[in-house]
Amino acid sequence: MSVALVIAVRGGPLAKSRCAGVLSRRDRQALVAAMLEDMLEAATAVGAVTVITPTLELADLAAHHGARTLLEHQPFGLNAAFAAGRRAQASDTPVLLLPGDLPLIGSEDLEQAVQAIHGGAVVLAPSRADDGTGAIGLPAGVELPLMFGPDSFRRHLAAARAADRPLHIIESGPLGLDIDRPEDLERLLQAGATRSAAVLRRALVPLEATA
Ligand SMILES: Nc1nc2c(ncn2[C@@H]2O[C@H](COP(=O)(O)OP(=O)(O)OP(=O)(O)O)[C@@H](O)[C@H]2O)c(=O)[nH]1
Ligand SMILES: O=C(O)[C@H](O)COP(=O)(O)O
Repeated sequence: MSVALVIAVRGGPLAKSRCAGVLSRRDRQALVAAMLEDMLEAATAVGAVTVITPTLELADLAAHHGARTLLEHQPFGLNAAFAAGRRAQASDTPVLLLPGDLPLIGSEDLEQAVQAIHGGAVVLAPSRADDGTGAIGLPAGVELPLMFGPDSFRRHLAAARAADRPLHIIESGPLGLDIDRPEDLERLLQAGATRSAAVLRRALVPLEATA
C-alpha cells in the first residue's frame, strides 16, 4: 500500500504571525502559499498527496498541483487537522504527516521517510530550531497520539517507544527545517531557488534597499 502524504496548512490572516515584525500580512500569506507549492512539487513526485486547510485559496492551489484537498470549516489546530487527514485515508494506508512550513524538502527526503515507513518503522523528524516535530510517518495500521505543539518531539518519541514499534529518526535535513521565525527566513533565502525564497526576496527588497 502506497504511503499517503498529508500536508496540513492553515494560511489566512494569522499565518506565520511570528514573522509579523518583518513581513506584511500579505507577504506572509504569499509565503505560506509559496511554501505549500514548494512542498507540493516534492511531495507529488513521491506519492498521493492530501492537503488539509481551512483556506479556500490554498485548497485551490493544492488541487491545481494534483493534490486531494480537505477543507476545514475552521482551524482547530494542527493535531485536529492531521487527525482529519488521517481519517480521510483508508485504515490500512501508511501516512507521512507534514506540517505545511517545510519548503526545503525534496523528493529524496520524502523517499527516505517513505522507505522507512514501508519497512514498518514509525518515522519522526525533530524540528531543528525548537523542540517541535517536523514530520511523523506511521506504517499501515499504526496509530500514535498526535501531540504537535510545545515540546512535541520528546512526547512523540516517548509515545513511539511506548508503542514498541521500530523507530526511524531523521535527525538532519529539510524535514526538520520548518519556517516559523524571522531567523528562519535567512536560511530560506540561502537555500536557493525556491518559490518561497523568491517571494521573500520580493518582500524584503524594500528593507534591503533602505539598509
Ligand atoms: N490545516 C491546518 N493547518 C494548521 C493548523 N494550525 C497550524 N497549521 C499548520 O501547521 C504548521 C505549523 O504550525 P505553525 O508553525 O504554528 O504555523 P503558523 O500557525 O502559520 O505560524 P504562527 O502563526 O507563527 O504560529 C503550519 O504550516 C500551519 O499552517 C490548523 O488548524 N489547520
Ligand atoms: O511540533 C509542532 O508543533 C510543529 O512542528 C509546529 O511547531 P511550530 O509551531 O514551532 O512550527
